[in-house]
Amino acid sequence: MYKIKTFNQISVKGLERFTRAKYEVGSEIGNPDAILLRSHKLHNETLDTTVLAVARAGAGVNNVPVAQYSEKGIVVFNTPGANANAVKELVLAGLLLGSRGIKTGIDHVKTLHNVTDASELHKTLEAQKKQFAGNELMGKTLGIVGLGAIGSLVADMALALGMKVVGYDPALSIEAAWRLSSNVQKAENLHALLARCDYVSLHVPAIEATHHLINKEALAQAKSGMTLVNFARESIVDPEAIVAALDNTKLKGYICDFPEPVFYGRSDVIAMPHIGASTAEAEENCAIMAAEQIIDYLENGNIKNSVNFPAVSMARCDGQRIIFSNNNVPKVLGNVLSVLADNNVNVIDMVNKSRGDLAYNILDVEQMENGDVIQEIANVEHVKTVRLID
Ligand SMILES: NC(=O)C1=CN([C@@H]2O[C@H](COP(=O)(O)OP(=O)(O)OC[C@H]3O[C@@H](n4cnc5c(N)ncnc54)[C@H](O)[C@@H]3O)[C@@H](O)[C@H]2O)C=CC1
Ligand SMILES: O=C(O)C(=O)COP(=O)(O)O
Repeated sequence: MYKIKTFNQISVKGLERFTRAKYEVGSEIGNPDAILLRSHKLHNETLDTTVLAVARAGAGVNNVPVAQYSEKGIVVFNTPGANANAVKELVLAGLLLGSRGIKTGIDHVKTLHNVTDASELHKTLEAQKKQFAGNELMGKTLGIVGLGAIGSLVADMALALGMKVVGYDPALSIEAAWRLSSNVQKAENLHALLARCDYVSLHVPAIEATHHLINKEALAQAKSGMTLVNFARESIVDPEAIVAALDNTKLKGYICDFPEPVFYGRSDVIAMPHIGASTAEAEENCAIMAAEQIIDYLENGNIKNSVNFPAVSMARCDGQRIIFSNNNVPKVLGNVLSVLADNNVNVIDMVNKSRGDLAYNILDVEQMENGDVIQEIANVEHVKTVRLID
């Protein structure tokens, strides 16, 4: 029986992937084999030594201490692209909220609740509506910072709306580059992008390199009257710099998924409660993908969509499967194979891959007689984790 501990509300569609015959799943489970979560922060959680894998049902893994888990050989998964459409659609709402008097207009209508005569209400609103006029998105320039799963969808959407699109992504993967429309113009750097865009939407991960990417210096380069949209993370912007840029009208508005106390009471900030991925569809997609990745890892040792381990998968043979992870240094695989040879264990198939400081191996072997072989592999220098899967 495998045990899965959950944090946050995980879609039932994903939880259903764990069959009752093989899995116990719940938020109160002790000594879990894997953790399944959304945005819950794991940095202050004491992790049971039994944990083999952590799956983030979502994109951002800044709530998981990935480096610390890598040291322990814990595989961390995310679900790339599974909630990208949900975020893209909310970015569209963000762009519209930033360009039209939607929020102020709706708020104004609410203030007229004591006008009970319909024709008087209509007359009043017709006279006042000029206060809520805006601009169209068509023909304006949208800058997209980060052109991954979400950024590329936002680019397609903006092009379909008749916007010009400029992108910046110094770490663009080849796969993401293939996905990207050739109509997206490339900015040489962030400042060049900010200088020419009417709207800028942020779609980068929260990592050290992107901390306060949008700061005082960056905003000083921005085109006057720019609207900034942030459905990425709070740490990407310096909130004080945002407030200063709004005050001196460099920024026209800031539309985001991450409220901060300094934004309270400002009509030029529209802040939502981190709901970019909160759609039934995205929650299902993420939960199903995360659950399937955990299952394939626990039952077969296969790794797909990990943020710290290489992608490794091998079809099952008859016999037993040994999986082990190790520091990516010479001789470890050779020493493990010697352990097997010394114990007369025949290897049927194997795969070995590395990523950064970590290496990961799947070995399919004929049925073993000696139950101590796994412990002997665990004792090999630089081996981090080892597991036998029947
Ligand atoms: N508001 C919400 O509910 C949600 C927020 N997010 C946030 O959006 C982020 C992006 O998500 P995805 O597009 O799915 O991830 P992704 O990994 O597909 O794309 C991120 C892109 O950012 C690029 N990038 C990295 N550093 C950069 C830098 N310094 N400058 C410019 N580009 C850089 C990467 O090369 C990559 O192409 C997530 O990490 C998460 O923080 C994601 C989903 C939901
Ligand atoms: O996928 C992401 O990075 C998100 O920010 C979504 O967070 P959530 O799963 O809605 O708590």
